Amino acid sequence: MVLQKAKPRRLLTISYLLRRHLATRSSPIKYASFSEVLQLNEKQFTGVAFPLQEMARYLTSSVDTSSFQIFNPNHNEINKAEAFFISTRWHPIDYFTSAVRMDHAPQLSQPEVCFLGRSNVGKSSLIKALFSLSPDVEVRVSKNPGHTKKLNFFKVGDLFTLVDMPGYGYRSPKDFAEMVEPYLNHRANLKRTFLLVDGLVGIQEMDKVAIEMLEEFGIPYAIVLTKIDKASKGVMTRNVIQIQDFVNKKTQVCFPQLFPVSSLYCFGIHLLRCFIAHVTGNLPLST
Ligand SMILES: Nc1nc2c(ncn2[C@@H]2O[C@H](COP(=O)(O)OP(=O)(O)OP(=O)(O)O)[C@@H](O)[C@H]2O)c(=O)[nH]1
Ligand SMILES: [Mg+2]
Repeated sequence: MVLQKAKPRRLLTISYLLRRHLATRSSPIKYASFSEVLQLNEKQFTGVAFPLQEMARYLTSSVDTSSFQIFNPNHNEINKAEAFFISTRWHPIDYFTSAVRMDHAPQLSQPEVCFLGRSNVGKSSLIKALFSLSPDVEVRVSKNPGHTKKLNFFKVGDLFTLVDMPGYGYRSPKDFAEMVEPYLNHRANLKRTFLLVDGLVGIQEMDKVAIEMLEEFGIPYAIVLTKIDKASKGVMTRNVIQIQDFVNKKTQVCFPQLFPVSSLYCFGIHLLRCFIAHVTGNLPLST
């Protein structure tokens, strides 16, 4: 019997099913779920769930840590927020579309948050970690800077949208400014911008340019410190003190509390899910 050649459409379906299968099979990140974090002892729990509070233990009393717990949800609120990041038939989470110009951006009325930062700082990885309880959602990350070339929209049911952006700096798309600035300035449903800063090196000159722009246009933003698993305690605390000081003295529209994260180990991810649910108006807090 002669086997018939598979039709291209069928091949596409097979490759799609295979990718889906592999995505579901890949082991979820340890501590992706808050219930796993709750099993840890107190010190480990604080390190994973509230990394900034854990760092406060290593700071001398001369450092002002008053802004470290401004956003301090309880366990119940963290659990509620987590449920929003789990894709179901009734609450599907998925990549929606991409845009290379503001006028190509989808008309969505639901609240939106976006992720901005230098190329390779970990924007796409952070979105992947936020969606780690929904492994079918495909978020592309790469060790090569300049990987994300478009504004990528991910819909979280009809509750809110996360927008992954190209990075600035090394190998950023040449039309970066024309793509990103109009989006930040004119997106009516944009509720918060997350500015990602590399936890190993702290705020760089290019980050200062981005901060100046956000400040000048009065776009509310919060600073996320990435890759904290890679930095030693000494480097981390130095960078935290430096950035916290910079935020207190030089910024007006920056949220005063930093969000340190590791997307590989899910440190700080539960708190960030909760903050996103809150700023998009989906989670009123008790305090
Ligand atoms: N150790 C560690 N590596 C990370 C973390 N987050 C991202 N990375 C790595 O950093 C590299 C860049 O990650 P991406 O998420 O693609 O970075 P990006 O900011 O989206 O980069 P562009 O799209 O090029 O702007 C990848 O090799 C990631 O595995 C983290 O929390 N810890
Ligand atoms: Mg990217």
